[in-house]
Formats: sequence, C-alpha cells, structure tokens
Amino acid sequence: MFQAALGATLPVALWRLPNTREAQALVSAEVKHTLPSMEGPQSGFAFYPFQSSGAVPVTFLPADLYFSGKAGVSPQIGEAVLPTSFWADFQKTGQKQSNILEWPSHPEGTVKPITRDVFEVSGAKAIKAMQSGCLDKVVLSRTKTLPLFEGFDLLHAFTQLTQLYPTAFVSLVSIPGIGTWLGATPELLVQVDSYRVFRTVALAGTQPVMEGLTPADAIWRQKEIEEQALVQRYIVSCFRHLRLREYVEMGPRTIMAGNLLHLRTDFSAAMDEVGFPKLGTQMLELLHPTSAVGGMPKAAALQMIGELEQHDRRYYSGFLGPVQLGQETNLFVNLRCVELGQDTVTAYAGAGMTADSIPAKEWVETELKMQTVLRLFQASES
Ligand SMILES: C=C(O[C@@H]1C=C(C(=O)O)C=C[C@H]1O)C(=O)O
Repeated sequence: MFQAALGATLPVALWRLPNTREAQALVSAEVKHTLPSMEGPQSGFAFYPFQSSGAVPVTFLPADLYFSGKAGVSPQIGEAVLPTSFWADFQKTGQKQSNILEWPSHPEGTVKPITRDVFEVSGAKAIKAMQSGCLDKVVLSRTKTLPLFEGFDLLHAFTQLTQLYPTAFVSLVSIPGIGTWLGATPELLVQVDSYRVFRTVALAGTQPVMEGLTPADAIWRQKEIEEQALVQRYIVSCFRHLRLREYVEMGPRTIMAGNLLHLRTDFSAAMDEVGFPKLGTQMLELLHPTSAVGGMPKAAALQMIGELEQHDRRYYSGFLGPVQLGQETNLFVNLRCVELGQDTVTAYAGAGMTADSIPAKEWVETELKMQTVLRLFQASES
C-alpha cells in the first residue's frame, strides 16, 4: 500500500500506537491545509509543523483509505476516490516488491547541519539571557545529516522502530511536495479516547538509562525537576485559561524512552462530565508548542529560538497522529525523528536549557536523543 501510494504520488501515513501490535495505515486522495475538530466527525492523519510557513504548511490527510491493521477487519473507504493508477499498483503489492526507490523529499532540500561549536555558542547566549532573568527555559535544537547507505529499506526501518520501541508512537509519513519523515516519539500531546476522556502529558528532564538500574531507581537533579515542573505548570495554566478545574494529575514519575529516561506527569479529564465536549481541540490550540519543545514564557522562548537557531525545524517538534480513527484521536509531539532526502537522512533533536545548563552537556543530550532513530542508519557513518 505504501509503495502503491508513492507510485501514484499520493500522501500516505503508516503508524503504530504505543503498547499496541498493529501497524495502521492511511492513504489520501488530497492533502488538506487545515485541521478538523479533534472530536470528529472528520477522520484522518494530522501532520503539523513547529511553525507553519509557505514551504512548511499545516497538513491533514483525510482517511480516504484506512487500514486498522486488525485481523479480519476490512479497510475503510472514505469520501474521495483514489485514482485507478493507485488501485492497479495496490493489487500488485500483495506480491512482495523490491525496495522503494523514491520517496518525496522537501522541495528546498536538506536543512542546514548544525555543528557542535554553533550549537554551544547559541546555548551559551541562551543561558546568559536566562541568568539575567529574561526567560526561564528555552529548548534549542540542532540537526545532523548523514548519507544514506546502499540498500536502505524505508519500510524495514519502520518495522525495526516498532520492534525496538514498543511504548513509542512509531510513524512513517510521506507527503508529495512536503517530505518523508520517520520517528519513534515518547511524547503524547493530545488524546481523546473512545470514552471521550482527554489526556495529555508533561514530559521533560533527560538522563541516559544506566545498566542494571530500573527507572524507579533514577535520581534527578534540581535542574531537571524544575525543567519538568515548568512544563507541568504550563499545562495547568492552559486548563486554568479555559476555567477547567476538574482534571486528574498524576506524577511526575520516571519513564523510559529507548536509551533515555524522562520525567512525566499525566493529566486527564472526562470531557462530557466536566462540560468541555471539545476539550481536545481547545487544549491543542493552547498547548502547541508546549514548553517541552519551546520554553517559558512561551513568546520570549519562541523569539529566542527564531533568533538563535539557524535551521528551520520544519515538522520536528510539531505534532502528528491519527484523528478520529478507531473512535480515538492520538496526537504526539514529533520528536526522535528523521527527515529523508533521496540520498541523505537528517536527524533533529533539542534540549531544554535553563540558567544552570552547560552547553557541552546539552550537546551530548541531543546526540543521545538522535541515536533513538539514527542507530538504524549507523552503516552510513562508517
Ligand atoms: C526536544 C526534545 O525532547 C523534549 C525535551 C526534553 C528535555 O529537554 O529534557 C525531554 C523530552 C522532550 O520533551 C527532543 O527529543 O528533541
């Protein structure tokens, strides 16, 4: 199906929800550039940038053909009709085909790679600004580009990620004129489940997993505790803004995301009981970008990112995921991801900085975050 969609230049998304087995997939006849309501009735897949622009637009892929991946459940066909060239190819894809040769890449090519020096100088400037009290936290990111190795298989890479990271949201999204992205993110942004319960999380603070220790053994420094508390307070401020007081807050606790540990607080609210039937849509507008990928205060942090980062984040630290499929909406922050060129792969990662941060350590943190997906591309580094 993925190959047939690429062959017919149609947008396609493939994903596996955390703690589930089935890979789900969707093909659209056409990309939309606005998001529908998170509570329905429209269903599809959202792929939303960090900050939208002409070359990096908001995208929504309507579910014109949707596979739930569940045994015995037939595919659902949506409103728009897919072209016959897709169906002709689709019939063939039952038989095993060779590797995909071409996938869409961004029309402006690869983003600028950021060297260690450039990252650390920007980090030092940000830390200085925070020490003088201009802001509390800013997340600075960087990129790294590697050549693709001979025989790289995109669908195999997706399957590998599903096996390596059972608790992550694993995705492969390919949109003509926009690009092809692969990732395994640990961060839920907005969930509206089939019982109409809203959920989000505050995720921040990072340390490597230590051999022989469980997440419960992790010890956190004041800096990380404070960094995560900022994200938590930001979510609470969004609830307050809506005048919603009846929500459940649990945590923070330590969770494992691949080779890393993070601190996570879980929030939930039964939307109908608390009188907010559109809470998913309302919170999404307020949350993105959260201080887990932007900073605090939000406006000052976004301005600093604009001034200090020399690359466009594109869809990194945006959000993505299925909307009203299987009666649920599940949107995740687009982290631990790579963007594919024809012969290159570009990883993106960021680190939350506060007045106490040390630029060299933040660089190492971005390296570790990039490893989540880049480990599949290691053959390229030799
Ligand atoms: C920004 C990233 O991750 C976010 C930042 C974290 C931090 O600063 O400690 C931790 C988890 C994520 O919320 C990334 O993976 O690129």
